[in-house]
Amino acid sequence: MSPRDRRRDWSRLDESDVRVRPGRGTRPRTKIRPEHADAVTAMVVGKDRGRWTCALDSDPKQIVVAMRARELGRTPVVIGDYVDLVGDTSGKPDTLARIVRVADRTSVLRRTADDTDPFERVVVANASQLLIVVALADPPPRKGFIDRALVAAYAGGLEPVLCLTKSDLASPDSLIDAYADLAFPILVTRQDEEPSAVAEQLHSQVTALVGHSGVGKSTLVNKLVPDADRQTGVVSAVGKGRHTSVTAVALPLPDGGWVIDTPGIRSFGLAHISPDDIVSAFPEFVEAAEECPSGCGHLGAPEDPDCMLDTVVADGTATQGRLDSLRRLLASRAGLEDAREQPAE
Ligand SMILES: Nc1nc2c(ncn2[C@@H]2O[C@H](COP(=O)(O)OP(=O)(O)OP(=O)(O)O)[C@@H](O)[C@H]2O)c(=O)[nH]1
Ligand SMILES: [Zn+2]
Repeated sequence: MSPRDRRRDWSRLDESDVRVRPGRGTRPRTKIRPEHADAVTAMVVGKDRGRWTCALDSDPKQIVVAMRARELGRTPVVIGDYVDLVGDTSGKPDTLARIVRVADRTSVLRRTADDTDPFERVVVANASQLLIVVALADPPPRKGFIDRALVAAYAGGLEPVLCLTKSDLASPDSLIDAYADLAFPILVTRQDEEPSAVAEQLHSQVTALVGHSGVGKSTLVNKLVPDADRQTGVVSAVGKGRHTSVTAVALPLPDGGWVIDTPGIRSFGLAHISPDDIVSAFPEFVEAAEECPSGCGHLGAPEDPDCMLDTVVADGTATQGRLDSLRRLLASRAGLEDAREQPAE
């Protein structure tokens, strides 16, 4: 765990049904009951209409299908959650285990509420990385999408990785320059080459993957997980049938780790994120931010003329480019009200 993670209080991220409007309450955490001392731990890798597909000990070869135990109440169970299972955990056909507990989450990726759903939802729990897949052309890259994905990653506790696809069609140079100051990995791929740098980056990690339709996600995933289609089939077959394309699914990487595709995420749940949530992902600015006037948005003049973040650049601890990048992300969050009126990203 990085020092940044230790400093932050992830427990508050545990609640999935946060209302978009203020006035939220916290639900008590589910406690394990003594009679479940024999429970086994598993990772949720699929979810389909009341059935959760779970991998015992995160082992893709030990798949068990489970339902929620009544005692879970309304605690949400999402892809990537670590759960305790009781009952029949043999994984044999037509058996069903029960989920009795959901472990605290180390990270969360949320999608924005849509018309049919008044809540922001956690769609992926415990992913260590967010792979933001963007085509260099066809469709053209949009920085707005990248920036909002970055905010969602930093605020949710995931390390961002940018994957620029279709490099046979356009140069990655200007995008690489635009994000250089943020210092996260940027990987460049093209269909006619093996994505070995991506495979290396994802090895042994749990990585959530986001990107617009048509950017080449399936092309990439099929190379990383050679039997991805079959795996998706397995996950749906052990559910109640038809695979629903709106839910996330975790696919096991051949040499360890998981990649979680998120077709349901059209835009990110940023409504609950504060400026300080974003700043906390930039360690060199955290101390100065504490000196800011209360309610500072850290955008600098004219919005926040007394913001202290500029002092970090003035004393040479950070570069102007780094502050500019941080402020661009803060601005993309601040523009949220307008962004939400736009058609889904
Ligand atoms: N030129 C070029 N085309 C690519 C590359 N990667 C994928 N494509 C093409 O782009 C189109 C979309 O690729 P997909 O992998 O289906 O994209 P996707 O992001 O999974 O899209 P959805 O399935 O709609 O979510 C296909 O016609 C691919 O053949 C690439 O590196 N270069
Ligand atoms: Zn400030």
